[in-house]
Amino acid sequence: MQEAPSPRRRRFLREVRTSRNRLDAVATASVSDLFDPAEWVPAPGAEDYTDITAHVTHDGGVARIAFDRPEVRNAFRPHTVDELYRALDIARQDPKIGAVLLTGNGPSAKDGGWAFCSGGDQRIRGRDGYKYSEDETTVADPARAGRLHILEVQRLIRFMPKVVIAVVPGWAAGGGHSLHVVCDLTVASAEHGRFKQTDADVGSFDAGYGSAYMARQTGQKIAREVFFLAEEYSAQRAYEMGAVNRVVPHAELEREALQMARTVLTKSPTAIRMLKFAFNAVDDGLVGQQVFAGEATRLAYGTDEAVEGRDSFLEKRDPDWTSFPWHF
Ligand SMILES: CC(C)(COP(=O)(O)OP(=O)(O)OC[C@H]1O[C@@H](n2cnc3c(N)ncnc32)[C@H](O)[C@@H]1OP(=O)(O)O)[C@@H](O)C(=O)NCCC(=O)NCCSC(=O)CCC(=O)c1ccccc1C(=O)O
Repeated sequence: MQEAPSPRRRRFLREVRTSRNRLDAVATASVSDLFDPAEWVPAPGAEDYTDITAHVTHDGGVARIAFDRPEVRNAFRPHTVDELYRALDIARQDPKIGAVLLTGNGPSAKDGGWAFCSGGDQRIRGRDGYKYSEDETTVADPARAGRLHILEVQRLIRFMPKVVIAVVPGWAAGGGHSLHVVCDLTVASAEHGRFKQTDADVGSFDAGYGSAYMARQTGQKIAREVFFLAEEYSAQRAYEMGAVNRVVPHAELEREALQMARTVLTKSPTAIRMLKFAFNAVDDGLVGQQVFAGEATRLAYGTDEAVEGRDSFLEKRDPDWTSFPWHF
């Protein structure tokens, strides 16, 4: 069963429906108390999303993608993950975008609580993964029946050649905690940012980036404590652990995150891309090497030396490497 839209969502849809210009309404509708409508316009396809919101800055350089299920602490269901993947992939392929803010809208109309994301929606978890609702035709396509494809989103964040910043206005729990771990940077609300790795409480375990990569960030003892005890940590404590880059006043959170993203945009895109993949490579084995090497090859193709190699083949002659030194 498809769940009823939240009061905020109903208000948002009403604004969109009654507006003469649908895209303008999507742009100016306030999707979260921390959202500054003056900074953002809708991302391509944004009007179709139900579980997330997606925006880009006016200059097109930064994307803001947000979970939009505040009444369940921004838990994700398969449909949420589909939308999240699509929005991130659009950002990945947009040549103007250099940084992505990943956050959670809020607060909850029910109790005023804030969340980044509380992981998989436990109400629709089955024995083989998370279930689409009946009207999403799982019967017609049994391969889509039970999903754990948040891991595909993790890989997309990990391998997209852009800086992804987790903006944590409240709870980062379970699979939401793992998402913040896999993001390149994390900035958290001093008042409401809360971290709790609940996987083991609910019989789940992120045995990939969520745990092993967290241990890289914080050290083994702390990561094991976070997973084995599933206790609650403040933003300040997470900062002290080395899991968070900045703790800022709640009201400043998105402004600070956007400023960080804009600072990234002042850098060389190639340098940022190579750095991200270099940071990844040490933990990503042959896949990490492959991704880094692919970018190195792309750079090499731009040299006169590589052009000589290609041209010699096309001109059916031996290559002439004499003008290219053996650098040391
Ligand atoms: C996040 C909490 C600690 C917040 O606590 P609190 O502020 O007291 O709020 P609550 O009253 O508990 O919650 C308010 C409201 O939201 C509902 N809700 C919260 N979280 C969820 C959720 N995950 N699913 C469904 N509903 C949720 C809650 O029931 C309340 O509803 P009412 O109707 O008002 O009662 C706390 O809420 C909490 O602990 N939440 C659960 C966190 C959790 O255990 N998440 C799942 C972890 S497992 C997971 O995410 C797997 C994901 C995955 O796909 C995966 C699989 C394999 C490998 C890796 C992963 C991965 O982790 O990525």
